[in-house]
Amino acid sequence: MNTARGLEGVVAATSSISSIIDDKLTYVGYDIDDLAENALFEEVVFLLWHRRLPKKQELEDFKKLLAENAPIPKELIDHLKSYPNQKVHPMAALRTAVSFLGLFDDEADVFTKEANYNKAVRLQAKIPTIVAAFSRIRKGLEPVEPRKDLNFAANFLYMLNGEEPDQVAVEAFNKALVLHADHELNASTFTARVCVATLSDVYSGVTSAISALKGPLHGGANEQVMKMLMEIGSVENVEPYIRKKLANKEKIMGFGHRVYRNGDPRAKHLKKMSEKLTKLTGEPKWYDISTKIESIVTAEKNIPPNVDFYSASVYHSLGIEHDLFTPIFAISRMSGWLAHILEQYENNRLIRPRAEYVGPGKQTYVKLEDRG
Ligand SMILES: CC(=O)SCCNC(=O)CCNC(=O)[C@H](O)C(C)(C)COP(=O)(O)OP(=O)(O)OC[C@H]1O[C@@H](n2cnc3c(N)ncnc32)[C@H](O)[C@@H]1OP(=O)(O)O
Ligand SMILES: O=C([O-])CC(=O)C(=O)O
Repeated sequence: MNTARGLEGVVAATSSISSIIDDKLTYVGYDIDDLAENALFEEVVFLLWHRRLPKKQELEDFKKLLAENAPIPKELIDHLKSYPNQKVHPMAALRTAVSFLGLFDDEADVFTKEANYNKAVRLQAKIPTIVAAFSRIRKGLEPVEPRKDLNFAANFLYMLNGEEPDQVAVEAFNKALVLHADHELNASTFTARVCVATLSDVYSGVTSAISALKGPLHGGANEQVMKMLMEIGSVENVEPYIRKKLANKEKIMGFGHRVYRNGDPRAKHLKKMSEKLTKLTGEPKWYDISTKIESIVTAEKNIPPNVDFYSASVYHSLGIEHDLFTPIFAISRMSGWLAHILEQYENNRLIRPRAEYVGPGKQTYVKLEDRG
């Protein structure tokens, strides 16, 4: 049997959503660099779900559809209030809340194309409301109702802080959402596809995906990057801290990638944003510490930063709590998960690989009373 550890290099599906070829990332054929510079997140969600860019009126209608679907049921708010909030990680809260939300969807187990699309709209629209509500509830504050006149990025920041964000913050957050929206068969997307390929429902698919994103080798890395930056604390401390980690063969969070070997094309955008935002907030040290880490890790190991590395100092500069970094990734990646779930349903076959057995050979069963 051929085994590829961690399924490295294995092509496990065909997809027309996003591609990584020669270290270039495209969504439906559009270069990520063009989308990052120009597109609204809602436009990218439409692109991923419809495989074409929306026309002007279509985008307006789609933005309206998402905004109208943003409120969450009162039962879910009460449910979030019932968590022992100070102890619960927001990704665990999100995983539970999204699953809980499915209980209130009359179409949860309706499998028509239309019902599945409607669920996708509801999930994409409501995920920022859930993350923001949880963040406020755990601080003893009431959730802020979503507004219909704000775009997706602005609405999330508004619901989080209770005040309208400035244009710089909205543009930066929108760009971060665009950059994280989809990434071919990454671990969480693959998880979603495996789940729904059993013909399980959309809510089950995204709940599984959130669970996979949570781990620090995947989406959970962005929170760990910020933890590392805080531990380092100053540019002078970078050298001893990183060299010690490398000497101990520890991984540096936010570096390395299974597919990109010569660099993640998303990282340069986040690096630029990090430089700008850390200066604007009067805390350039987070950018300076980050670039110093990058210079050591690339010189010593030739491993470049991934999407999670500079996103940490970007989100920190936007005043976002560090344990919300991965839920924010989930808000964006929800669009990709849903695109892949809908694509999987379109041309479904159960996903069931094989394992090469490496355990003991034939054994003789010994009755319990004779085992000593
Ligand atoms: C959105 C995302 O999911 S992006 C990835 C986010 N995850 C992280 O940032 C966590 C840190 N990075 C990693 O753990 C890895 O690079 C992964 C999980 C992303 C990719 O892993 P793999 O493709 O399995 O690479 P693997 O772990 O085999 O690494 C290959 C070699 O590079 C080294 N390496 C890889 N990443 C790192 C790192 N971040 N720091 C130090 N060394 C590293 C490994 O130790 C290994 O070295 P060796 O051959 O001497 O044993
Ligand atoms: O593709 C991967 O393995 C991880 C990643 O960068 C992402 O999910 O954005």
